[in-house]
Amino acid sequence: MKAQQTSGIRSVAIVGPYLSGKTTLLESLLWVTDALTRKGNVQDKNTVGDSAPEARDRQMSVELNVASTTYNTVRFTFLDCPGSIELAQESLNALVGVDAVVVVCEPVVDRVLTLSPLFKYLDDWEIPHLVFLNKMDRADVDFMDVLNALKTVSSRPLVPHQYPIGRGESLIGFIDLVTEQAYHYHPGAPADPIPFPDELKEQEQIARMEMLETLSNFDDHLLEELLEEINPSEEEIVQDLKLDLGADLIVPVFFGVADRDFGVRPLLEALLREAPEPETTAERRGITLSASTPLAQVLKTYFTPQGGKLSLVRVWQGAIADGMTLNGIRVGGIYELGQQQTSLNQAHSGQIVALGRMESIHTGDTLTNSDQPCNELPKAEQLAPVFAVAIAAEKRNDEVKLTSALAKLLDEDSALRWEHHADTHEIILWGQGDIHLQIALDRLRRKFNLPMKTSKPQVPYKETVRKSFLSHGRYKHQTGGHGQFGDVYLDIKPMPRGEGFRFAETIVGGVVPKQFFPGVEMGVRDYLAQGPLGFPVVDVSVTLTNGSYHSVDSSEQAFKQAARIAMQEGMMRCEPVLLEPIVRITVSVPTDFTSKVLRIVSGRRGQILGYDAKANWIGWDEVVALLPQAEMHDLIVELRSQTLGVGFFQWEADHLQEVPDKVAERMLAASGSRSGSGNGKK
Ligand SMILES: Nc1nc2c(ncn2[C@@H]2O[C@H](COP(=O)(O)OP(=O)(O)OP(=O)(O)O)[C@@H](O)[C@H]2O)c(=O)[nH]1
Repeated sequence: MKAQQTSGIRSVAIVGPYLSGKTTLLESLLWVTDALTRKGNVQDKNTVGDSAPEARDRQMSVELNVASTTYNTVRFTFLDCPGSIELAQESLNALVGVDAVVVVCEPVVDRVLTLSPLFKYLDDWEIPHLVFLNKMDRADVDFMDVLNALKTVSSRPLVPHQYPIGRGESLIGFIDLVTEQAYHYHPGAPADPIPFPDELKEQEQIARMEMLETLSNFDDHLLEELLEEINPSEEEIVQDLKLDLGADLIVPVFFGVADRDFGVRPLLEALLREAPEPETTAERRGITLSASTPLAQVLKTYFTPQGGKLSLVRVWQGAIADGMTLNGIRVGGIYELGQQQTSLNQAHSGQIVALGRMESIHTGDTLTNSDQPCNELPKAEQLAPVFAVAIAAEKRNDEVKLTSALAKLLDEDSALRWEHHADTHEIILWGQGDIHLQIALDRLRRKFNLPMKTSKPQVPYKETVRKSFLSHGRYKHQTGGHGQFGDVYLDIKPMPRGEGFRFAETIVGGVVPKQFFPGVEMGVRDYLAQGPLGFPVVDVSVTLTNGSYHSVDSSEQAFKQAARIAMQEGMMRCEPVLLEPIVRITVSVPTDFTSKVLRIVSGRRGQILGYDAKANWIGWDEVVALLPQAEMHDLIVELRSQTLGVGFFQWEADHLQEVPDKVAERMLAASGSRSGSGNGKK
């Protein structure tokens, strides 16, 4: 590894669809800049990225990986983001803190749609980004066809920066569209300049013109030159590319074969010359660089295997020194993460570094040492959880450790949520999909020594009654000394949906003395916690209308028992029915998939409320529907499998609704044991 002087900083995120080659590209970027003595690859599990055991096991990135290298006196920090759609939150959190983004994708026309949500996010945040079409060795496609397909999913114009020489296995090099110099790739070495291949002149000219015309939309001088058929200078084109990329007006397109280092140096060269400097990025975010007050934002939180907390931050303004107090917490170490973890005394604006021991600080937080309250920097959008499992510690003794371990787990991964369900008493872990939750559970096991059992979460069914009934319950017990006596008439009545429970009494003449009313209500409430079908009872009113007592033997306890007996007898006569929670879902998909979504939702007993174009999403629809929660468990799995992985939904609890008789019969038959334990069967 060479020690090099640096005169500048750039932070670049590498993002893109699952397995498009991001970690391989990072390895190659490090390799060609001499930051590695030996190049690793994903199959051999020895890349700089994906070093976590959860990543090595799966041969996929499971969290943000950081690596730094120096190229031509500029210190580059690369953030390699996981590509799995279930881990998208990691990318969203990181993207808000970089100067530029390399979108790595495969040159497959049919799959460009998978980039649509990513481009949308980058454009909403106006984050400068360029495209690297990787695995060009695999695809026997026309470069311009891929480019045209990409245009359909980007609101910013795509600009070819290179033109390929050859295709697929026969790709041998490229033409730089700025200089019109042709190059021949060499494995493990920089590409060589070669004479221009005349047979490509026409296609190259079309691609170059496309680049120049797009740039001229933002530069009148260039437009004039083009109209007068003057060939613009290299400096002018590079200047425009830099200005327009920095302002997120254009998306330059590069290509290559990352695992053979093809096209990686030109990409680096472009990042060096055309990616915005940290000052430009900060200004565009409205941050005053002249101010010396330190200002930083947390992009990611890690817990080391030893349990230490590291907060990866982008320093936006001023300098952070070790030992400084930020947000009331003392910085316990500053580190450059990557191939090695290097301790630093200070970090300056533009750098991405990890701060130690920022215990109560979370991903997305804005940090400062100012006494004045500072404006929070905007945080990345939080994805709504869409998939859940119920978890329980394998070893009972571990239950006490679980809450604090879950807090750390959620600190590391802001897309996770957990809850202790009040009805089912299960601990539910929510996330973005099965793989996401499996990774989280692996971490619980490995980092916190907490092996967990999992199951499908129970649906929090409720029950109610269809009919009214006046029920009588008498409790009489003689055990030597004092006896027990209580006697009640309870009028059980259905109430409208959502009314819950109401207890009343209409006792006249003191036939049940006042002091026993609480006992009656307690008996009723106790019973309703688990009705005849085995679930909590709601939307009923119970009125104590009559009864009798014994001056010596009656007690609150005896009336409680009498009320339970009356409820047990009465509820069965009131036609109990199951109620299921209904959620309101909003599904978002590209319009091509709308009809599929309608089918999926209907097939899951959903009721479509309507669909329309999704606001501010060109070419996307939004379907709104009511869906039984029981049908939501694996909805995201089916939705993704039917929509190239891009469909997503949000949901909220809406109301309870009677389960259709046929479904209820099936359900109760399947869970016979549960209903068997209900009050009705006792
Ligand atoms: N043929 C070919 N294969 C490649 C190329 N680049 C990467 N690969 C292979 O593609 C697979 C995925 O590569 P990764 O680098 O792990 O992809 P990734 O995008 O980091 O994966 P995730 O972060 O999990 O989404 C590996 O088997 C690589 O060896 C390439 O240019 N050509």
